[in-house]
Amino acid sequence: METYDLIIRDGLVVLPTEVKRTNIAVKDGVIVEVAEHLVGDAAVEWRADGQYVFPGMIDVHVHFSEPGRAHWEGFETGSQMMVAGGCTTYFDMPLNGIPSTVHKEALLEKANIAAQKSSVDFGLWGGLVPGNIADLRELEKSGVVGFKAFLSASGNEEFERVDDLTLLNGMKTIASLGKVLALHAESEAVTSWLQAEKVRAGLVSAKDYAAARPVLAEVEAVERALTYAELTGCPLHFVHISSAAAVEKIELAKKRGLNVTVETCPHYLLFNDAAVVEKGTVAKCAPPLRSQSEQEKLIELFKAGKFDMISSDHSPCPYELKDPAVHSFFEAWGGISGGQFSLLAVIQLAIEYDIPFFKIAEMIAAAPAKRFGLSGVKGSIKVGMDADFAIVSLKEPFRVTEDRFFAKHKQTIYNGHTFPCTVVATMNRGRVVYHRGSFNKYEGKWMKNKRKEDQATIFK
Ligand SMILES: NC(=O)NC(NC(N)=O)C(=O)[O-]
Ligand SMILES: [Zn+2]
Ligand SMILES: [Zn+2]
Repeated sequence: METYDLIIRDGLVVLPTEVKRTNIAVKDGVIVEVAEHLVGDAAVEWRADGQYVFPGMIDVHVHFSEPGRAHWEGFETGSQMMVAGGCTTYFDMPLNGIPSTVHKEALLEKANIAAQKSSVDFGLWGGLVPGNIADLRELEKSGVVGFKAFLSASGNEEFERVDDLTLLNGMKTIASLGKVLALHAESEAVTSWLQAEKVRAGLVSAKDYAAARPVLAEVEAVERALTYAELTGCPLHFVHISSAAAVEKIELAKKRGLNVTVETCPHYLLFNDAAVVEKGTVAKCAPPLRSQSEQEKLIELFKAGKFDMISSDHSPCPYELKDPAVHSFFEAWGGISGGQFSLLAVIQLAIEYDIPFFKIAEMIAAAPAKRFGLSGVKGSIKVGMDADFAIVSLKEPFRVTEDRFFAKHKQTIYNGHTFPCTVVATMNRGRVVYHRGSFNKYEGKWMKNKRKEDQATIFK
């Protein structure tokens, strides 16, 4: 009789094109059988009756700020928070830590720290900033998942936004390396011009902040980036897109053959500008939370499958940096802290809008794996893939409270929110890293992006 390391029995397994009650067997961290009749023993027999087994989330967008600002989050608390939310691989952004991840030494230093502290597998982004084009090749060779640049000020003095020439040259180089460039797309000219006008007039409320970062600022930046991508052949990925008009531009570009993908974040789908009025700076982000009607349009696009993937953009900070007694809304740190809740949020939306779970699984796991060079290794529940699972119960709602949020700082827009589901357990390469509020120490592995052919193909 066959002996396995782990068998998950009788779960409702979210497979690539259907949900099916079946069993999964794991050996040496890899899925070796998915079968309705599975005979054999295992060191761990896990009963998942009535629970859903999702592929572990691959969250391509978090900021853990280590080294340099580990007091903002760090890999230890950051990764624990992610596994508590069913994430089995996250990609850390190249900014908010010191140094920024813009050369090989910074990348290797970060990788070394993460390998010691991360509870779960991870990938690392490299940055594109003015002056580092000569470093991109070494970053690529060392295994970055892709490159990231800001078209508007990042809010972080160690990570400069790209000027147009850097962007063109950077895109040309990144295209030649067969990699993807991720962009924070808001127009610097438009946002800084509008912000200066507001500040000069003493108008610094949450509403003024939103007015200084309008949908048009996003659309202008997206259009310019698409034009440059057409000129250079560079594959693009737009992070945290917050408007229907920007998605429309991206859709048109896809139709004319450009290699481009788009993500949005759960906060743009679950909340709108009313949350900023109600909750204050904890709900401040860039681009800002939009009007209710824009939110409704984004949900329609989400339902229609127009977002290739969903990421958290977990961007935490110590509370002092958002303290309204100290900082105006413009000055407060921008970023939503909520990496733990992305999978729960999309499952909530799937339930509310009747979206099949396998489509959700594609957005949170299969598509990010395919886009960033991990296909064939991670991203779906199939024989031969890493045994990365999020076990979810729809019978237990989850109310967010400070003691159930595992980020370093407990302030979050999600505080008090109740999800209709709970992450019961998370498994990374067959090991239980999280189970009902407790963690098992486990060394996450650096997932290097080696599969150039993934990025070279047009995505959809
Ligand atoms: N420096 C940041 O972490 N910025 C982040 N901040 C947000 N989204 O408000 C981001 O992704 O742009
Ligand atoms: Zn951003
Ligand atoms: Zn971000």
